[in-house]
Amino acid sequence: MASAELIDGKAVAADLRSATAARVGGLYARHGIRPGLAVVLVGEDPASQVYVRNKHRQTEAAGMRSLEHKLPADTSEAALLDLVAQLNADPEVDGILVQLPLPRQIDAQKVIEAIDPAKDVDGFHPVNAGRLATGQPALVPCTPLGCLMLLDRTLGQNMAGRHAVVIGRSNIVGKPMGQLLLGRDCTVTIAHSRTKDLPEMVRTADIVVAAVGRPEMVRGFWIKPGATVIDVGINRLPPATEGGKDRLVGDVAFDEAKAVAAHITPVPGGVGPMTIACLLSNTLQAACARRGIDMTQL
Ligand SMILES: Nc1nc(=O)c2c([nH]1)NC[C@@H]1CN(c3ccc(C(=O)N[C@@H](CCC(=O)O)C(=O)O)cc3)C=[N+]21
Repeated sequence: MASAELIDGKAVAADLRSATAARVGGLYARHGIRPGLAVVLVGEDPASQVYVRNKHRQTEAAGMRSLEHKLPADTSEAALLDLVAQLNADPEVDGILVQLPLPRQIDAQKVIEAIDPAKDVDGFHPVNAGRLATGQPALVPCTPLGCLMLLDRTLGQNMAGRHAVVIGRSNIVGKPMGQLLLGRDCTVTIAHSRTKDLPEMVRTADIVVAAVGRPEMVRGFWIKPGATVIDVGINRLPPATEGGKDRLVGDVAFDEAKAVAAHITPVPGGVGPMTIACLLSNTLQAACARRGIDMTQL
């Protein structure tokens, strides 16, 4: 049976991290500036803790400062907004990331809108979303930015005029992904839970980006032969055998889709590592933009 080429997100992420580290070195050598990333974690979700630890390690490995703020699960919205205001005002802080999801008592949208758009390295602030949508320079959400970099590497100039189907319409992935694909001159469809005949819709796609959060929902027979499949899902499933380890699966039935597609991202080792690498690159971008430094000249 035919078998898709794997898109090695882990390797592309390592390349991006070393390019970022080199520029961080240049920024320090020429301007004496070391970018700082503040990560705010509210509560003790174990999965979030692992993820925050990885970010911390990779931020320092790239030569940037990582400032962690761990707050108890019962933190009030007012207290979190106070911390955000403090980080906005702190000249040592170039990037602010408030880990989502937040506990119920906190309105996440309010917190996102309180972050200075110039320090919004998640790209979730409406100012950055609007800039992306209108084609102006913006801080772009890390996960869709990482997906775009993988597509650029895989398809090069062959994206114009292609039909891209994004499954999922979140502000974090689906909507910004649609904007980025439009920027590559794709014909873009954003599908979601109310889309009729989703399998048939996906069958028309040259590029599929799956970001629904349902394990292995996209089946092999949904995929057009020769398509490029980007799997954003990270779903933790119980062990296949008793006493085994948790399994990580995407939103795509990988083995089925691999037999039909031309290119596919694995989970783990696909989009996930790109998300963190893009966070570091966004932090460098924010540090440079705030000071009017051209990041490509570092
Ligand atoms: N404000 C905010 N911004 C985020 O970007 C954000 C967030 N909140 N909340 C949680 C999600 C989740 N997320 C991941 C990033 C990388 C991996 C990753 O590196 N995954 C690896 C390994 C995963 C593993 O082994 O557990 C992989 O897919 O290969 C996973 C998950 C960013 N998030």
